[in-house]
Amino acid sequence: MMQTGMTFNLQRYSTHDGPGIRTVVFLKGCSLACRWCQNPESRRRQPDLLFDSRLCLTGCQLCQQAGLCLVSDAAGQRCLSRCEQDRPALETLRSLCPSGALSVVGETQSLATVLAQVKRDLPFYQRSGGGLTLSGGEPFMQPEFTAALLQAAQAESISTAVESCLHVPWHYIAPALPHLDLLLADLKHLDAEPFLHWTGGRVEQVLDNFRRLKHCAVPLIIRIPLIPGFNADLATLCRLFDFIVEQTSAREVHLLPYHTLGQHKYQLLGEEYRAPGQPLDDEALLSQAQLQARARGLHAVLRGQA
Ligand SMILES: C[S@@+](CC[C@H](N)C(=O)[O-])C[C@H]1O[C@@H](n2cnc3c(N)ncnc32)[C@H](O)[C@@H]1O
Ligand code: SF4
Ligand code: SF4
Repeated sequence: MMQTGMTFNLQRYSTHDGPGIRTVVFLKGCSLACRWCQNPESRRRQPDLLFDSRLCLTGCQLCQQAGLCLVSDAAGQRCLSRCEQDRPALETLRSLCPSGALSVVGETQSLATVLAQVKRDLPFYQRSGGGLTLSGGEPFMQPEFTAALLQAAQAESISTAVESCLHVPWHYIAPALPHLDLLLADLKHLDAEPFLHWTGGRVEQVLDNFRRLKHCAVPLIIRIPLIPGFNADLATLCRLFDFIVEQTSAREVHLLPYHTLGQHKYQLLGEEYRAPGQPLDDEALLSQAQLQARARGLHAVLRGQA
């Protein structure tokens, strides 16, 4: 049977998602809804509709004729109706809008199609020590496709990596592990209440997966997004470092200061942004956190620098 997956982006020449030069394939669907997520269009497993009112040619009416309802928000700006019944099947809108104001994000692709795109940069991977990275969304939420794509890439001598929040059942992760050269996994918090409030998920599932991974051979790098009001304080970060040292196999940690680069996409989706309005701007905290991680024997990387 032909394997298919739901992707929403493919990014070539990335240098931030594992070693060397990489192609990042973004898979749609996530089991968390982090308030700060830079890719809110990745969360739903189905395609999403984005609307940019600044690009809309108001007189054209093509989308209304196809059955889409545009309404006015409190500021008088045109926006998508939140009512799903006011939307036609998204496939009818995919290439309808002449100005690019409407875009449909997410498409079903065969494994062969994705692999062919990844293979275009084989010479770069070989020279730089790079390869394929699966991100999202949450790659392990499409477990069969993820495992099969990693296996197919390795069969082409392409090194593989996955970026994951680990908020999935263990049996979604395990089949991919034999085909994985590097796992980049987020550790966001240790406590159930703030984790639930900020992400909508169950922290124990994540922590349990970290403990299980300790007995697996796959190399692990842990990433911590530093989010003001959630985990960006030294006491919380030190507890995370202690957990990493005591309960995981990772000895490298990447600190990711909160940014707001994805904020505008919430508006395009017609959703409210519920994370802080300003990026993290606390150099003292970042350098203290790096020192504390190092004091525990961790290789701590901040903005690509150890
Ligand atoms: C979009 S996620 C996709 C992979 C997976 N779902 C995860 O959370 O690890 C990729 C990385 O971006 C980070 N990230 C997402 N939003 C961010 C933000 N606003 N500021 C800093 N890092 C962010 C995540 O913590 C994660 O390490
Ligand atoms: S089809 Fe595009 S440009 Fe035309 S009204 Fe709809 S959103 Fe605006
Ligand atoms: S787990 Fe990753 S993709 Fe999912 S909502 Fe959080 S940051 Fe976004």
